Amino acid sequence: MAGHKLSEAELQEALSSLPGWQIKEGKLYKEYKFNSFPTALGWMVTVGVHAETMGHHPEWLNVYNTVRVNLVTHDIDNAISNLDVELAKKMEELAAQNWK
Ligand SMILES: C[C@H](O)[C@H](O)[C@H]1CNC2=NC(N)=NC(=O)C2=N1
Repeated sequence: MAGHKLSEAELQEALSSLPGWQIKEGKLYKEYKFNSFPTALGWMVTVGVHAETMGHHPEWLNVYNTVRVNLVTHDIDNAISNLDVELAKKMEELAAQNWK
């Protein structure tokens, strides 16, 4: 499922409900800081299981307790899609639940 490219208005609306997220180099970006490496890794595993069920996967970099996330949709020419927003919302929900 490719999702659809968001209009500028849709993107701004999505950003208003995603605290700490921004557009950086054309990607939906956030830096998460967790309490510890195991906490960061646990969140990544849970997010990863969800990403796999969505068929939509993050670009991310983990260094100790920091995870930098970049979301973009490769299937539609690296545009930001509704699927990137859906995944970002899931990341927020999971970070708020257990690991902050
Ligand atoms: C066939 C498979 O579902 C696609 O290649 C999916 C996999 N995961 C993906 N993840 C992301 N971020 N963008 C995609 O376009 C994408 N495509």
